[in-house]
Amino acid sequence: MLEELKRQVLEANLELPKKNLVIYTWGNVSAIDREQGLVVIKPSGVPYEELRAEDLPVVDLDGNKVEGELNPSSDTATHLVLYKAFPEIGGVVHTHSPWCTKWAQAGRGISALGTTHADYFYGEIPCTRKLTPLEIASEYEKNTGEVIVETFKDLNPNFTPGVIVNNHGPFNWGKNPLKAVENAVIMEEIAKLAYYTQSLTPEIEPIDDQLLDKHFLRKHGKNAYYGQVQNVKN
Ligand SMILES: O=C(CO)[C@@H](O)[C@H](O)COP(=O)(O)O
Repeated sequence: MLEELKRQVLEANLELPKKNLVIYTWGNVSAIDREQGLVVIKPSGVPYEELRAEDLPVVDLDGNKVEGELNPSSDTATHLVLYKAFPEIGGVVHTHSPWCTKWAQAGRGISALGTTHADYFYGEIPCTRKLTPLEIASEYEKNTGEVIVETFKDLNPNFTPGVIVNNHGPFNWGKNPLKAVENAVIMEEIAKLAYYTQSLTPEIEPIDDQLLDKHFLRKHGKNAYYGQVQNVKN
């Protein structure tokens, strides 16, 4: 079942240690088949070097396992909330990458301070509110997804393909699992740049809206023109 999607999910998961976003088993990537309403996701607690495409669990959008021996990622419920709320995404990634996790532990979003940020994220990368004790005690992973969706009530997830989850770490998404990982790699670099920029100039202001528009909109959306336009992806 879903052999090609499993191959893509394996490849995307293996990118995480290669790009220094994870150590040990600290992260997971999934992808969705929208027609069938099925999600392929990394199994929980399995080291990356032991992953095999044929072992990847398949779950439905209610979280029921429909194929595979191994337990799906402990973050599965968060991924499922995101697939249901953001209909255009095809892949989700969660890591504890060190620069984004610093912002998460500080409970801070990442302002758009320069064109490196603006090339990929249309404005601030938001940080969620903290979960309440009740939200942590009951359906924690589902509530993590819900608080992300709440944070995006006035934001376009295709133009801001990632979030900092307060006290926790980053989640990213994209049109497919490799694109989601690419967004995670870029967000990690942006988190590092922003940390040093704000250390140099603590009162720094975000870049002008005009510069933000110029850099983001030439690469994304219906009027994109950067590079070989047909290859530009959100
Ligand atoms: O946040 C956590 C654990 O606190 C997870 O993101 C793990 O880092 C990965 O969990 P599995 O996907 O292996 O269940």
